[in-house]
Amino acid sequence: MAAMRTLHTAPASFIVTPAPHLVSPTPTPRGALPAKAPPAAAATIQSHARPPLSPRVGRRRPCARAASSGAGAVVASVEDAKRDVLIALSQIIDPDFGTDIVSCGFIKDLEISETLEEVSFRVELTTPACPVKDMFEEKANEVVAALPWVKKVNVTMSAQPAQPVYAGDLPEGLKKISNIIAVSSCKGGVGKSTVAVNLAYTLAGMGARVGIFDADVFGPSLPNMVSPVNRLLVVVAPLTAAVIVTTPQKLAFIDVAKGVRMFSKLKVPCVAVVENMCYFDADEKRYYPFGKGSGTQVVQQFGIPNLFDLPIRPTLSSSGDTGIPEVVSDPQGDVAKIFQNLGVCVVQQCAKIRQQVSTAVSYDRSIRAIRVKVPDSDEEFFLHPATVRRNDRSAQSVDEWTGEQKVQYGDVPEDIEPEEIRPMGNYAVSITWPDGFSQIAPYDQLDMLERLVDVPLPATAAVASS
Ligand SMILES: Nc1ncnc2c1ncn2[C@@H]1O[C@H](COP(=O)(O)OP(=O)(O)OP(=O)(O)O)[C@@H](O)[C@H]1O
Repeated sequence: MAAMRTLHTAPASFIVTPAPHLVSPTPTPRGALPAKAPPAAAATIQSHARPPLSPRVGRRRPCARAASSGAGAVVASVEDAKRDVLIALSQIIDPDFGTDIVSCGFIKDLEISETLEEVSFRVELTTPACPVKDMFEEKANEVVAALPWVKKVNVTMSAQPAQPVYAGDLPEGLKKISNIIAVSSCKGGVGKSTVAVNLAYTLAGMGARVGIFDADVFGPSLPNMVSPVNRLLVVVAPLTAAVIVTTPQKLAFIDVAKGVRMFSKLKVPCVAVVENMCYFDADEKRYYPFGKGSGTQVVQQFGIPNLFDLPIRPTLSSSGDTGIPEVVSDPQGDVAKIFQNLGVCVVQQCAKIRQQVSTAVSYDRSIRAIRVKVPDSDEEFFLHPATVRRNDRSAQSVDEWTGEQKVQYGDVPEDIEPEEIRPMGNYAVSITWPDGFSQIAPYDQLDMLERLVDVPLPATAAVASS
C-alpha cells in the first residue's frame, strides 16, 4: 500500500513536494503569475577581458587589428570575428558559478554574417528560471555591440533541456526533471502545502516548468490500518534540495531539527528556511503572536543560509480554499515578493548544487587518478582507480550474507581505468568500468579509501566526469 499520491507531474524543471496534503495547481495564464522582483544577484562584467577556453585565443584586445577609429572598423575574417565576440562575452560573469559565461559553455550557435558586420548567437542557461537571464541578455547585447566592426547583434536566450543529475534508473516521469525540491517540516499544519504551492507557481512564473507531488514521508497511517503484505513502496525521487517550513514556536524547532537531520543523513542540502505565520500588522504595529526565533535557531544551529519570514495573512489561508494561490491573486503583494525571493534562492542553490555534484568526482587521465572534490571547500584528494574498484561493496563483489569477498585483489588489474563517472544525486557516483561493471560508489565510502599522496599536479583538466 502506497502512502504516496502523485497529483500532477509533467516534464518539468522542478518538482516541489509538500507533505502530506493534496494540492493540485490549476494551470494559470502566464500573465497572471507574479511580477518579477529585482534579482537577488546580478551578472557582473569583469573589468578586463578574459580569454575563453579555446587555447587558440590570446589576451589581445578585441579587434586590435581593426581600424583604430572604431566607427566603420572592419575585421579580417569570420574566425577573427568569432574570437572577438567570445573575448567580449567572456567579460560577463555568472554570479552563481563565479565564472564567465563563455567558460560556462553558455554560448551556442555563434554565427557571423558574410559581410562581417552582423553577429548571432544563443545564450543557453542551465535553467529557464535563471533569475539573471534578462541581465545576461542585456549585457551580451551590450558587450558585443561595443565591438567596433559590429553593426547588428541577434541574441537568443534559451535553457538546457531538463535533465536529472542522476545516473541511475528513474521512472519515466522523472527522466526529464532537473530538480526535485522537498518542502518539509516534520510537523503538521505549519504551512508546507501553502509554501509548496506558492513556491511552485512562483518558479513557474520565473520560467520553469513545475509539477507538484504530495508525499507523506513521516506519518503514513494507511499501512497500519490495513496491514498490507508489502508495507513499503520504494520509489520516485533523488531530491536536489529541501526547503524547511517552521513556525516561530520553540516546540516547532524540535520537529524541524528532526527533519533537517534526516535530510542531512540523506545528503539532501537544506537550502532555505521559511518561518511561517511569523507576524501580522494591525493598527500600524507589527505583532508576533507566537514569539520570535525558531527559524533563526534553525539557521544558526544547522547553518542553513537563507531565512524567509512569512506573515499571517487571512488571504493566504483563503487562497487555499479558492484554488488560486496568493502569488497569483496578488502578484505585486508582499507575500508574492517573499516567494519571489525564495524562488530566486531555490533556483540559485539548485544550480550550485548541480554544478558541485556534476564535478565532484572525475577521472584525470593525465595522472591516472580519480579526483574527489570535497563539498563546500577547495580541498580535493586523489584515489587509485584499482583501489576504488577493489573496494566495491555491492553483492557482485561481496557476499551479502557471509561478507566473503567475491572479487579478489588480483581480479582487478592494477592499471584499470574508469570509462565513465556520473553523479547519482547528492550522495554517490556511478562508475562504469571497461568490463561493463557499473559500480555505485557513495561519497562516504570514497572518503574512507586509501588516498594517493604526492600526486603531480595534472597537466590538463579532468575529462571523464559528465
Ligand atoms: N501564513 C499564513 N497565514 C494564514 N494562514 C496560513 C498561513 N500559512 C498557512 N495557513 C493556513 O494554515 C493551515 C495549514 O496550512 P497547510 O495546510 O499549508 O499546512 P501543512 O503543513 O501542509 O499541513 P499538514 O501537515 O496538515 O499537511 C491552512 O488552513 C492554511 O491555509
